[in-house]
Formats: sequence, structure tokens, C-alpha cells
Amino acid sequence: MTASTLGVTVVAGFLGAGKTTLVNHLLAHAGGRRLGVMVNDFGALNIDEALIDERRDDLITLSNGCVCCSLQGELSSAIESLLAQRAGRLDHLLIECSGVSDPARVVNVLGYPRIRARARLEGVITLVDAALDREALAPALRHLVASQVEHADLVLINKVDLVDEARVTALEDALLLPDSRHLRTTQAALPPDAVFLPRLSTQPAKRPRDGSDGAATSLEALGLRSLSWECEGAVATQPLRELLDGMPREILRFKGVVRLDDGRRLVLQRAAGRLTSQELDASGQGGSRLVFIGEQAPAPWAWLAHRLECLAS
Ligand SMILES: Nc1nc2c(ncn2[C@@H]2O[C@H](COP(=O)(O)OP(=O)(O)OP(=O)(O)O)[C@@H](O)[C@H]2O)c(=O)[nH]1
Repeated sequence: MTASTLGVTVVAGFLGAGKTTLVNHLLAHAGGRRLGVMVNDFGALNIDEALIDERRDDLITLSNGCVCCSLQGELSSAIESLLAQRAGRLDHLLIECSGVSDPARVVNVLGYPRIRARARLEGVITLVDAALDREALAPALRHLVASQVEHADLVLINKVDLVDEARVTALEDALLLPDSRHLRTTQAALPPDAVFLPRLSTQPAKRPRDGSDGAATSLEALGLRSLSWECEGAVATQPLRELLDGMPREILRFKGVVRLDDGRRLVLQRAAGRLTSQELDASGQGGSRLVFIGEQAPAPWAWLAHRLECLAS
């Protein structure tokens, strides 16, 4: 390891926990550090790309699943090409995993000799949505959340504004390991120095053992599927409202950008059952695109496909 290796922080956490919010927070408080960002999203369309505040040359996007399994080869080549082309221009790299990734596997990729010679893992930060109802998750998803926490150097119990103290404490008791370093946050607003100085990654015991791949993270193995949808033109407001109001609980997360027939552009998201919308500059380019991820049960997807057809017509 030499001082010229590029420091890397892995940002993990279940669907909608606040990973992009943390990346944006760190970009806004970089303190002059030149940050590269690699973003992996669960759908065929990378929505996070649009949600990262600063559009930048140093933003690299990987779509369609999970950087740590189906995209493992893609992740290692993306890191290698970034190190070859831009390492000298960057002070630090943030890798935002998809919500269905286990950071243990990303850490394994960072340990490949060709990468390890030029990049050093500085830490894994796992976010947990304080409002997440873990009991409602299928066992494979509960196991994934536990593994994301287990492999973290720092756990952020995020969205503490949404729940009371007793619920936060109950979540911490259920999920954290005795030696888990953790902070409670709102809008993932942790002090940036907690990420960049000093090094987070000090506990080798938390590193995956050689050959350990962490939790299963292919969508099939997790009992999940995803659907991506896009449309060039504007979307009618009423069918959109019906889509949002009737969203089945089996759809665990959706997010996207829509252009409405009244000219407005909105970012729409639902995480842990909570819908949020944010208005964008109406002059921005592009039509509408949405990505959904949820349980494999057929009924919600048939309903969704029908509702999306209504949106476009
Ligand atoms: N109330 C509240 N909302 C939050 C907080 N942090 C993030 N959010 C919202 O939660 C939603 C999901 O946040 P993201 O940062 O996109 O989550 P993510 O982990 O990147 O999501 P995926 O990449 O899709 O897994 C967005 O609507 C955020 O604005 C928080 O502390 N409190």
C-alpha cells in the first residue's frame, strides 16, 4: 500500500435507506476534495445518475442489478479503467452500491491484486432506514440487511426524523452487533470528517473471509424482480395519481423522473411505504423514466404493467 493509492469508501444499505442522499451530502461537503462517484442501480435505467446533485465527469454509472454479483466483472473493469484514466485527478472514490448489494462482495473486488495495488478501501458505510419494517421483509431480504450491517465499519441509522426514540432503540438492539460503530442521522447528514478522516476501516475482523461472498444478492435469489419504464412524451396527471395511490405493498421501492402534461418535472420516490416528490427545473431535458423493484408475486406486476400502459396513452 502506498500513499498514492486512491482511497475508496463503499456506501451500502437496503433499498431507499438514503445512500444517494449520503453521496450528495458528501459531494456538498467535500471540503475541496475531488471525489469520484461510481453508482450502481437496481433497474435497467440508472435513476441515481439523475439524482446525484452534481453532474460530473467523474460520475460512473452501472445499471441493472447488483455490483456485487451479476456486475462483479463490470465493477472490477470500471474501477480499473477509472484508476488508469483518472486516479491522478481524484482524491477519493465513493462507490454507491445498489440496495440489493452486499458490501462484502464489493470489498472482495477491491481486494483483487490489480485493484488493491492502486486503491485502498477506507471503509464501508451502511445506511439503515429507521422506518423500515424488517418483520415485513422476506427472510432472504432480512438476511441481506443483516449482512449489510455486519460488513459495515460505520452504520448510519438514517431517517430518525420519521420514527420515535423507542423504535430507533428497538431497531438498534435488533440489528447492530455489539461492536458496531453507529450514528443516528437525518438526511444522512453525518460530519464529512467521519468519512474522510480518520480511516474507518480499522477492524479486519469485519472484513469478509477469503471466499466469503456475503448474502445472496441476485434478484432471483432474493425473490425479487424489477421493471423499468420510460416514455418520451408527457405523462397524464390523473393516471399517474392512480398509479401512485394504488401501488401494491409488494412493490418495495420505486423512483424516477416524470414530465407531467402540465409542464412540471418531478422526482418521485417511494421507500419503506413512504412517497416523496420533488419538483425539478421544468426546462430540463428528457421525458419520463421510472424503475420499480418488488417481490416476485405476479399480481402486482400485472397491475403495474396495466397502469403504466395508461400513463403513456
Ligand atoms: N424523512 C426522511 N427522508 C429521507 C432521509 N434520508 C433520505 N430520505 C428520502 O428517502 C428516499 C430515498 O433516499 P435515497 O437517498 O434515494 O435512498 P437510496 O438508498 O439511495 O435508494 P436506492 O438507491 O434506490 O436503494 C428519498 O426520497 C430521500 O429524500 C431522512 O433522513 N429522512
